[in-house]
Amino acid sequence: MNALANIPAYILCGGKSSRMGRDKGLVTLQDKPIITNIISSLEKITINIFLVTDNQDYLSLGFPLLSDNYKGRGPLGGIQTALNHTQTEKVFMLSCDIPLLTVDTLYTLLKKAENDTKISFATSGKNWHPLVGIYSKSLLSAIENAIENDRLKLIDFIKEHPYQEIEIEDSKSLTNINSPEELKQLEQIE
Ligand SMILES: Nc1nc2c(ncn2[C@@H]2O[C@H](COP(=O)(O)OP(=O)(O)OP(=O)(O)O)[C@@H](O)[C@H]2O)c(=O)[nH]1
Repeated sequence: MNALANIPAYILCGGKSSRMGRDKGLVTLQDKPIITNIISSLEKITINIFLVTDNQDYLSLGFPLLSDNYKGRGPLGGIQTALNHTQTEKVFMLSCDIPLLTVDTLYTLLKKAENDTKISFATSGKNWHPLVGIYSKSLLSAIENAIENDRLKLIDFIKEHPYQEIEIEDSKSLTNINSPEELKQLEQIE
């Protein structure tokens, strides 16, 4: 069966949000938590959506929460939790701070992801968006090894494995929001 059929999606919602000062996925844009737009796009593709976080405030969104197996280890820790949980060969891996994500971007990833590549992710020119991507469960032990050896930089991890960049024409859909200033700018545009 195609590894991308019935693909589940995991949204990473943990971390410190130190630049935002409060939990990033739950800050609001046009009166809605920014994560809700990501979920709306994902729902057109899959019914299996999981939020990887210890923050119980996300329960109100109505999706299962997964607690990190390795605490405080950054995005790689969240990815480990997702890959350990899934029964499928591939998963969508997304950050919670990309409020303009469109279903077209998700379809482009699905259409172009190569079966034998372990990490396929969105790019816009030279900018990498590794947390708008499709990851293979077969990375699990390498991720655990990296975490246990304190090699926590996701970009460094990716460069050590077969990866595929997928150029997304609609770069706006990859906009990510890390601070109140960036949120304010977006409010003015939207
Ligand atoms: N589950 C999980 N998700 C994480 C963790 N650290 C970061 N994330 C998520 O990974 C994505 C990218 O996070 P970053 O922006 O690099 O880091 P951050 O800690 O959220 O924010 P800063 O403190 O401002 O750097 C976001 O969706 C975060 O919610 C973690 O330890 N566990």
